[in-house]
Amino acid sequence: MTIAEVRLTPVLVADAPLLNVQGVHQPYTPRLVVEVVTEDGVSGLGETYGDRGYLAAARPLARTLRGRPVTEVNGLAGLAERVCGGAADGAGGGGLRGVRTAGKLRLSVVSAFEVALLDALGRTVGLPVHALLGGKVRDTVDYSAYLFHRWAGHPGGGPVDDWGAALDPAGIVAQARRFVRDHGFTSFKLKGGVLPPDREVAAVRALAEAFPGSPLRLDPNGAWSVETSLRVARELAGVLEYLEDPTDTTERMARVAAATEVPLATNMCVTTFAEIPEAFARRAVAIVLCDHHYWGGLRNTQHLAAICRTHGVGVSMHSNTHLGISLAATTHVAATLPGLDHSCDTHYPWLTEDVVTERHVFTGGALTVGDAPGLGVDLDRAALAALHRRWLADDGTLRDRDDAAAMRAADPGWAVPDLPRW
Ligand SMILES: O=C([O-])C(=O)C[C@H](O)[C@@H](O)C(=O)[O-]
Ligand SMILES: [Mg+2]
Repeated sequence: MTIAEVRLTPVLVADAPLLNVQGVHQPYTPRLVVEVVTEDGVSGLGETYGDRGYLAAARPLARTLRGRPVTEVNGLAGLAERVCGGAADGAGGGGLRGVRTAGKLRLSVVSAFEVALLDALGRTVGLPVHALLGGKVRDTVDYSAYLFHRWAGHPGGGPVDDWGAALDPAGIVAQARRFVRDHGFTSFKLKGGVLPPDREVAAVRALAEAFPGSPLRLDPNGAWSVETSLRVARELAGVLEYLEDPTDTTERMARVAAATEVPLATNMCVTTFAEIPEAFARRAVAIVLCDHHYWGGLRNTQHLAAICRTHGVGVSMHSNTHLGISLAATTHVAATLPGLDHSCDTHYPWLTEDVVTERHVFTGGALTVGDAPGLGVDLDRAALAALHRRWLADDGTLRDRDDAAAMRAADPGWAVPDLPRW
């Protein structure tokens, strides 16, 4: 069970022209695949954000792990603190990922190594990752359809898909119907912050009409003022399951939360343990959307869930563009959380490329929690090599996710809007 080798493979993955408050998704998005190989030849897989800062922090950690046992999961964060350096830059993603600290960047790297160690350990002892985390409490994990306003194609060229544009309520409902047809989703999240709030309210109303009784969320990534957030909350009261990051600081979220019955969720103002005390004391959020990358892995996700339970705060899962390795990891940890009352986010259905040999398949909007050893996914080495070649061939333009830069291909004067935008 000794680690003989750690392989880091940065990749660029085709993405769709999805719009958000910052701009538009780049045609290709960076991810980092981590593979830990033991002296017995067992491989474990992990995955995290791939922007340059994560890669720079991952390299020394990978070197340090050689010769250590795969069971040293609890020591990873301390090791990373010693060897990864204290840089917070190169984290990519603009303002979409909440606070940007060196510690959070490090934990995002640690998460990939933690998952890879658990995968290798599970494969060695013949147990699924959820069993290593204490065992599953459900056999399936529900996911929600992640709807976006979008263009038909990337403004500067890039991969083409057959979704077409969705820039009004009818387009969003059509997109949702395709998600239901292809994956069976029964709840829907609309990415907001793109169009003036009234038009996004209209899209949510159209969804409510098309899918009566289905849980609906709206997430403008902090684009609105307190007043706008409260107006939207009034207009969509009784329609929304929750409103996600309507405004952009704990202080403003607390003011909104105090004046509406609509529950507020976040993956922006609570993304680290350090942000919990103030946010929970001020009752700023009712649901924390965990992203196991930000929080430092699957065991920290369980710790977060326990803290949320203690404070009567709900928990669910956030997603950024990710591959099948991270989707497997999310599914394993989600299966172990007793209080998971909301379906998890995933960008996965938008992806046309993956590095695992078999794509995940949603049935009724859910994934089955596998019992195969480890994560239960295998690396498609040819696919990984092809996506890595794309990363090598890039001149550096796409190696950090920058939705505002991608937007400038359509609108040369575009800058990330000052928040609140509306
Ligand atoms: O729930 C969220 O805030 C996200 O998923 C953040 C993402 O970066 C999303 O806005 C996106 O990919 O455009
Ligand atoms: Mg969000």
